[in-house]
Amino acid sequence: MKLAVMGAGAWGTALAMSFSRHHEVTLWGRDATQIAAMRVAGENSRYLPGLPFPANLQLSDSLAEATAEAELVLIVTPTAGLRGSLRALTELGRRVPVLWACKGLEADSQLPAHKVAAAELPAGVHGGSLTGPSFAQEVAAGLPAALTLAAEDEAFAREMAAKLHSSRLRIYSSGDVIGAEIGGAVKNIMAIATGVGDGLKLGNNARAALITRGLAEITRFGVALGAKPETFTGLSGLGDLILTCTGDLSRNRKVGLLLAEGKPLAEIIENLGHVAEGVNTAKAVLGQAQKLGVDMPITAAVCAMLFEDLPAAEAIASLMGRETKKEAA
Ligand SMILES: NC(=O)C1=CN([C@@H]2O[C@H](COP(=O)(O)OP(=O)(O)OC[C@H]3O[C@@H](n4cnc5c(N)ncnc54)[C@H](O)[C@@H]3O)[C@@H](O)[C@H]2O)C=CC1
Ligand SMILES: O=C(CO)COP(=O)(O)O
Repeated sequence: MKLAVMGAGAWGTALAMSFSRHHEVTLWGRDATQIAAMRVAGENSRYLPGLPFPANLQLSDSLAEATAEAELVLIVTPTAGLRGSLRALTELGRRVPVLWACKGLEADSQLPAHKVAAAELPAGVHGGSLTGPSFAQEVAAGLPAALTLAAEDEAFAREMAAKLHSSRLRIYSSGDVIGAEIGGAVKNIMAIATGVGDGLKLGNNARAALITRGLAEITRFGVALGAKPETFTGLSGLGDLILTCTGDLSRNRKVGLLLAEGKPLAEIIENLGHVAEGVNTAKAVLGQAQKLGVDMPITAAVCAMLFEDLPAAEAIASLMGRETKKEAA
């Protein structure tokens, strides 16, 4: 299959490298200087240093050229770039299926990705979400991973998963796109919280408690939006939650670790060099949860640290000081 990947950050580059083992892939980036540097270096030195490109991976800074013959387009920008990327494809007259791999809620609209896509994709063009536990560095290095490809049209999800599946990048299909997207978006908030707990040296017990109560919080929110509860125990839910909360490659976890050191958010973001989707998504999720009447104490504590300068230790104390209740989702 001919694939175009939009977004030459860590994850777009890793997916392009992995899929180029079995497909003809062109990786498009908006920054012509960066694309030229990647051509010379034979790797993405800024986002994935030391991981050489497969010989057949094509690079382009022209979206028209990259997508001209594509049978499938993968949008791998941050969530903030999803709507603009879909519009750019429509302006070029592309009517091929689109998958997106961003994990967040759109900041202004508070919408999950498939709702943004539903508003922007021309009628009849299929779309779906590619999500699940997958650090870019490991996928680019050819290590095994398993992902979920979710779409409202489950037959489309099955067809695309079968085409993209390989032994190193195993792809499972799902018809629960809202569940898959909420798992992928909200785990980033929980990774910030877990980073804070670990930064404050609260111990392994506290980490397990945060992950478990985080899963309950994600599930409550997702089910209120129409997701199936069982989706949250799958790759896009528990799988990605465990990875991001415990893996030191996570940028969201890193934000939490630095908040625990008392670093200001603006400084953390400036020095991170990558997107940390949990920051924008925390605000959007809390806004949605309040509208839906869903209790999200961990998300609220993360928002208070991020946007109201609540010191990390006080945010954790506010979580620990809550009344006891029946343990249920
Ligand atoms: N890095 C990872 O391990 C994984 C990341 N993701 C998700 O993939 C998305 C992208 O993440 P990364 O590639 O890691 O971020 P990154 O920070 O490494 O790179 C982002 C890239 O997107 C480009 N970009 C930003 N806005 C754009 C726009 N409007 N149009 C075109 N390009 C744009 C930037 O120039 C940069 O090249 C995020 O939503 C993230 O949550 C999902 C799974 C794994
Ligand atoms: O989504 C990811 C792994 O599945 C990457 O997490 P971070 O964005 O926190 O690095």
